[in-house]
Amino acid sequence: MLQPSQRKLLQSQIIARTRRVVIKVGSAVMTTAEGLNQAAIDELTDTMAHLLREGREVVLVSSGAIAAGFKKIGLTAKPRSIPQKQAVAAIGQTTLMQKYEQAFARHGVKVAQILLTRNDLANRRRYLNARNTLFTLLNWKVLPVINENDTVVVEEIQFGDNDNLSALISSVVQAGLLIILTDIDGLYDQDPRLHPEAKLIPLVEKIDLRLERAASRQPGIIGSGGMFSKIQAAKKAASVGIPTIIAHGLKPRIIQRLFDGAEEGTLFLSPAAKLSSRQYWLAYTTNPAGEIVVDDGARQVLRYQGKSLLPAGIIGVNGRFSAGAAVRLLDRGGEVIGIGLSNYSASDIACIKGLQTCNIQQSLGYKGYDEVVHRDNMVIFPESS
Ligand SMILES: Nc1ncnc2c1ncn2[C@@H]1O[C@H](COP(=O)(O)OP(=O)(O)O)[C@@H](O)[C@H]1O
Ligand SMILES: N[C@@H](CCC(=O)OP(=O)(O)O)C(=O)O
Repeated sequence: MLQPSQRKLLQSQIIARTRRVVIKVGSAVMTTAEGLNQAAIDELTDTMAHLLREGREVVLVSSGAIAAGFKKIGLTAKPRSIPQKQAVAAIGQTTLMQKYEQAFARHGVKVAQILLTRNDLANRRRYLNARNTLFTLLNWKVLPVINENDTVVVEEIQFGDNDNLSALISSVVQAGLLIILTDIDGLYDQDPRLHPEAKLIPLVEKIDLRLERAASRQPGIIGSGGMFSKIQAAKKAASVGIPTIIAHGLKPRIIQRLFDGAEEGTLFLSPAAKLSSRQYWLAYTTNPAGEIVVDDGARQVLRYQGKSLLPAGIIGVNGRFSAGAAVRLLDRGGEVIGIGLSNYSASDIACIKGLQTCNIQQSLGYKGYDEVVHRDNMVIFPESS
């Protein structure tokens, strides 16, 4: 097991190979009681411009639209109803971008706004399109500023919080590091609001259940996902080989100091074994439309032998979906073992489940594929610890 004393060296190696960084700034950093936090915006943009001058590329994922919007129209608290939240996000997003545009202009840096919903990235073609746009902007030395498209988003297509969105963006642009800035020093071993004796964890080698339990879902007054969504984001980034630092975004020159080697916040390492970006897309970006339940034998070969899913191993199908849809693969106990793209519709799977491959034709009157989910279109999750 790694000791916290090894952090300095590990961090310096990560920084040395990070040419491209994704920085996520939470509402808790971006806002004060009066509205957007101008001092924080100036400070953060100064240090991001410094990274650009060093030859690095920066992609910014910034919250703050809702907080800016409700304060701008004189509401005293974040609205609760969805239409009101969407309306204030529309009001606040322009202010947010205006502030970034002005702050980066002081350094001669141009910015571009990208607003995304989960659906934009769940479709592989749109995902690749978004990726091309991001790389074009980076080639042009324009700094992308990304936020969830709150104004049109509905629950089913919501990322829900910018932490998870920032992990996905890190995978899309193959960042060397994800930095999540919030209003607290990093991950504590317990929710520090309830346990004043809680201790900061400087280094995390692997996110386990104990850490997930430590991170509360309850955000601060203005935030959305709490520490829990930050841990989920770090876990997702790690699965694709990207380390994450969660740090205090209101500390002076925090970004620059992290790059200079300051041991601030919590560093989450990424294990050597990692998902390809296609597997990441399958695992975290698609919106599964249904479920296929597999028997114990299929569970074993999917999990440990890298095989495709054949009709013979299927014992059930839930939901209505067409061929090509993303589906969850469940074992008979209901545990999600993976996600894959189905070659057959739910109704066809109901007919061919349990059959030998040679009987597909007879059952359906046609035979498209031997496999219901091909290995190349599947990602299997590690067993829960
Ligand atoms: N184990 C924990 N360690 C650190 N912070 C925690 C923990 N559990 C809950 N939190 C809370 O999470 C908050 C940050 O989440 P959130 O309000 O969503 O911020 P942001 O707007 O930056 O996304 C902190 O203010 C802190 O009180
Ligand atoms: N998209 C929203 C922020 C959503 C969100 O994730 O907020 P936070 O948890 O503060 O990063 C906004 O711009 O207000």
